[in-house]
Amino acid sequence: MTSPETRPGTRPEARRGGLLELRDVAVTYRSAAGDVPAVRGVSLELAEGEALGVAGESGSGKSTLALALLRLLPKTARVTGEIMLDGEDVLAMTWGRLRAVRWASASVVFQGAQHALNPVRRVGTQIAEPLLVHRMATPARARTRVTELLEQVGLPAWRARSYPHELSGGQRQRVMIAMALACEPQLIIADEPTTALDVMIQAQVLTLIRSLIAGRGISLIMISHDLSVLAATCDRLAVMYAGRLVETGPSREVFTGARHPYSRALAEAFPTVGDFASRMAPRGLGGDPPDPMRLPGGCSFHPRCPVALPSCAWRDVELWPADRAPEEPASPASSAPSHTAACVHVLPDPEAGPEPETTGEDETPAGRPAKESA
Ligand SMILES: Nc1ncnc2c1ncn2[C@@H]1O[C@H](COP(=O)(O)OP(=O)(O)OP(=O)(O)O)[C@@H](O)[C@H]1O
Repeated sequence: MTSPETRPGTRPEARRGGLLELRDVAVTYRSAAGDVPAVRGVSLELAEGEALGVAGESGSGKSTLALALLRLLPKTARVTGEIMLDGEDVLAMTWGRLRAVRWASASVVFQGAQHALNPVRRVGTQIAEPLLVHRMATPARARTRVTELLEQVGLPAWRARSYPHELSGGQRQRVMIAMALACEPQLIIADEPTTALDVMIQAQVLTLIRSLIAGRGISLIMISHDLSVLAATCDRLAVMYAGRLVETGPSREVFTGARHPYSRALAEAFPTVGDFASRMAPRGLGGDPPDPMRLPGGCSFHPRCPVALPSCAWRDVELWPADRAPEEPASPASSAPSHTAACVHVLPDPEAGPEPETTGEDETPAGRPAKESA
C-alpha cells in the first residue's frame, strides 16, 4: 500500500501555466430556508499534468466546487467568479460548447459507480457512448477502443458484455474510470472515487488512477474527506472548511507540516493510507462544521479551533504564504506561493491589524465584537 512518503510527488511533466484557473469562485444554493453559501471565494490554479486533492469534512463544499467546474450543479445554484478551462470561460460557454467539453476535455468519476452506471445497458456500450456521442470514433473503432480501455483499467475484454450488476464495486469503479478516459480528456475530476470500496480495492483503484494519469499529461482533481488518500495520490492539496480554502500546498508539506489547525486535525485523523480503523471526525476537534447559513463571525473555524486567539472571533485571514520567513516582507498570497494557509498563526504578527470599533454591546465570548466574514 502506498504511503504519502512514497507517493510519486510532482511528476516531471506537470508544469504551471493553468489548464484550469479559478478566480474568486462562489456558489450559493437558493433554498426555501434562504441562500446557502456553499463555496466562498475560491481561487486556484491547476497545471497540465498536475494532480490536486481537495479535502474537507462533509458539507465543506468539495462536491459543489467540483460540479461547478463543468456546470453540473442543479438550477438552484448560482455560480459567480471565473472558471477558465484551457483558456475558455466555462461560465460563459453555450450549452452546445459545454456538452462538447464534458467528457471530451474534462470528465467526472463520481462516487458510488453503481448509481452512475445505467443498470440495463452493457458496460461496453456505456464506455463507447462518449466516443460516439462526440463523434470521436466510428462504431467499429469504438469497439476496439473499449477493449483497449478495459485492458488499461485491468478488466478482460469480455467484460464489455457484462451488465453493471454482474460486476463488483471495484470493477464498476474501473468501468467508470475507463469511461472517463475514453475521449482522452485533459482533466479528470474524481469525486470520492474509492469511498465505497474496501481497503485493498481502494488501494488498487488509487494506484490505477495514478498510473493512468502519470505520463499522459492528464490533470486530476480528486475529492476526498481523507487527507492521507489525497496525499498519496496527488501532487498538491487544497483543504476546504465551510466553503473556503484554508490551506493549499504540496501534498507532503500539507500532510506532514500543515499550518492551518484544521488541516492538522484532518491529517491526524487519517494518519496513513488505508488506515480505516482510524477513520473518524478529526481528532481533537469538538463540534461540527458550521451551518453555511449561520457562519460564525471572523474565522469560520474559530469556535472549534484549539489554538484560536481572541481576535479570531472577529478577524478573518486570506490565504497567506505559509513558507515565508517572518522577517521577509509580507504581502497577501498574490504571487502564487507554493504553500498558503488562511490562519493568523502564519502571519508575521498574529495579533497585528486594526481592531473594529467596539460599541461595548454585542461582545463575543472572546471579548471582541463579532464581524461577518467577507
Ligand atoms: N442542492 C442543494 N441545495 C441546498 N444546499 C445544498 C445543496 N447541495 C449541497 N448543499 C449544501 O452545500 C454545502 C456544501 O455541500 P457539498 O455537498 O458540496 O459538501 P461536500 O464537502 O462535498 O460534502 P460531502 O463530503 O458530504 O459530499 C452543505 O452545507 C450542503 O448542505
